[in-house]
Amino acid sequence: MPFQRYQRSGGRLLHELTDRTWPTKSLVRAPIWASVDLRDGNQALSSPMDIERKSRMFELLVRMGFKDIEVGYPSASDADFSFLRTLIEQDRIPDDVTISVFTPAKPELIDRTFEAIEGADRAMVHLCNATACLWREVVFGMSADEVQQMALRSAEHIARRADAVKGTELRFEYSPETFNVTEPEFVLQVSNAVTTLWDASPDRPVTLNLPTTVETDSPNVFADQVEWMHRNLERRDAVILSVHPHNDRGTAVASAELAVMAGADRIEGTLFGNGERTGNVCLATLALNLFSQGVDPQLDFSDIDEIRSTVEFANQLSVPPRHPYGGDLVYTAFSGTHQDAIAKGLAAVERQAAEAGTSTTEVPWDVPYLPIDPKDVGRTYESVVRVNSQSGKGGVAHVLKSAYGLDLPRGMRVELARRVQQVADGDGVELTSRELRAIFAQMYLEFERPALLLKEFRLTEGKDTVAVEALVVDGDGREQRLTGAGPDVSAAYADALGDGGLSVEVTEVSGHVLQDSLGTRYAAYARIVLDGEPRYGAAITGDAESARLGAVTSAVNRAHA
Ligand SMILES: CC(=O)SCCNC(=O)CCNC(=O)[C@H](O)C(C)(C)COP(=O)(O)OP(=O)(O)OC[C@H]1O[C@@H](n2cnc3c(N)ncnc32)[C@H](O)[C@@H]1OP(=O)(O)O
Ligand SMILES: CC(C)C(=O)C(=O)O
Ligand SMILES: [Mg+2]
Repeated sequence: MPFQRYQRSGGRLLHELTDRTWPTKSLVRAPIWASVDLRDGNQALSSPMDIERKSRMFELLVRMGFKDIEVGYPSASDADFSFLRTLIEQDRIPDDVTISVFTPAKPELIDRTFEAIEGADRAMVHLCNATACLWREVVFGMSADEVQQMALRSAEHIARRADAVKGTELRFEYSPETFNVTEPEFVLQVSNAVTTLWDASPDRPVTLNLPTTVETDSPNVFADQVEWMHRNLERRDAVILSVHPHNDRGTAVASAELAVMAGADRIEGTLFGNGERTGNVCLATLALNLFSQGVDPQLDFSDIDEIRSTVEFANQLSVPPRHPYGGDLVYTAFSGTHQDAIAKGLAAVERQAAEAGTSTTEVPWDVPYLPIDPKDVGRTYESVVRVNSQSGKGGVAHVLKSAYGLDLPRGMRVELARRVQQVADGDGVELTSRELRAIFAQMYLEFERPALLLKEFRLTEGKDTVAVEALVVDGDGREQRLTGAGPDVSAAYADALGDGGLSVEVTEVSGHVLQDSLGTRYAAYARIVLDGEPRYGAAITGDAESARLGAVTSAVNRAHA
């Protein structure tokens, strides 16, 4: 690999800013969120959004609670211009939302931008030009001073146009594009010059947006750059300090989080991180990271699947299955030990809620391997644990319990999981809850040629004992009437089976009510020792007694299966 072709970038402040404060800060409140899905996200699509796709995205952003929405680059295309006109003319911008429109530093494009926002109640005009040396020399063919003059001429043009606008509350944003690779003193000088020209004041602040247009350095370097700007900016109280991370190194989320610790007030990004190359920073990840730490994210992600499907429709790009918080597989555990831990954690939360006499949403969330409760973003528990050849008893038991209400005893879980693993290994695929239920039924409920069939029984309750009279049929179709007695029904039945020549000891019986599509039934599970060998059996019937006897019968049949 020709690594010598590449040079270190940025990072100068890393050696100079020795008294940085951001490492000791933490995130305690949500920043101002600004969505750039409709501009930066849109400009990165092979098929940019039409009006229908833009509308669906805009309405979603409004519903989620975004107050700051960049709706497009209206001087660049008719689609962006028309969309903006539609929003304004159809009065579709809520009173608490400010739309923002992007313009490069070109007078004719600035004029067209002002035409586009005519009649809006509020709008932010966003001016941008690159400031870094490579762009100055290669893209513009200008000196640093000429680039600063280009920014100032455009800022002045915008201020002049704004003075002539009636009835629209106007705000300004300036982005020194390529901020992260620009000499700090130069970018500070241009930023101060623009905010001064726009006369930024605390009651009419200017948004200064610092992009990592192409992310080049580790997030600590960006944090130093932001802290240095935060400390050295003139009119800091009249500036909303914003950041706009891209994800070229895959660290946009970390860059944004550290930037807020370093003094940024606002973050520009997109839902699920669509954007040029590797994307803009993902606002869903940032907001839900805060949520998972007990901080109000100020955005509504309670139906993340609906958000995702609208974003996928608008962008015509799919969200990968492992994408934080929103991917298909992010609340799913396949591996046995994770499934076991999740099932135990969920049960502990339920127990804690029951003990406190409250609902599970009222007790702290503390479940191994799940940073947030999937239900809080509209996902279900059923999708949490899925079973394949990597799964163990915990996962199998969890799926049968959550999907079918079957609460198997531990030993039976082990036996069933062994069989499930054989099937999963053989097929090499994931098993659905239906398939698991079918394996359970094949093992314990359905016997093609049962060695023992309990046809009828009658119980007589004594003071300390129960007596049973049972009509059973053996594997050859022979009927036998047996009697027995014991401290409970299953012991009495074992005693009766002994009467018929079967030496059965019942060592464990459990059961529970089962509510399913067939109504209220009873499930029972039994462990017996037959001819010195332990066996498990189960039965599901209309009442507790027949289920318990059925479970013992099933265990006998397992011995002959
Ligand atoms: C980092 C960002 O995301 S910035 C936003 C980028 N977004 C987009 O580019 C999407 C929409 N863009 C477009 O539709 C087109 O590029 C247009 C309509 C804006 C301009 O098209 P054209 O006039 O054909 O120019 P083209 O895109 O080929 O080249 C860009 C020109 O603008 C200049 N330029 C680039 N950025 C800026 C800027 N911020 N301000 C002023 N001029 C700029 C370039 O130097 C180049 O100038 P040149 O023609 O003198 O060499
Ligand atoms: C326009 C600016 C903010 C931008 O999108 C970038 O630099 O990435
Ligand atoms: Mg960008």
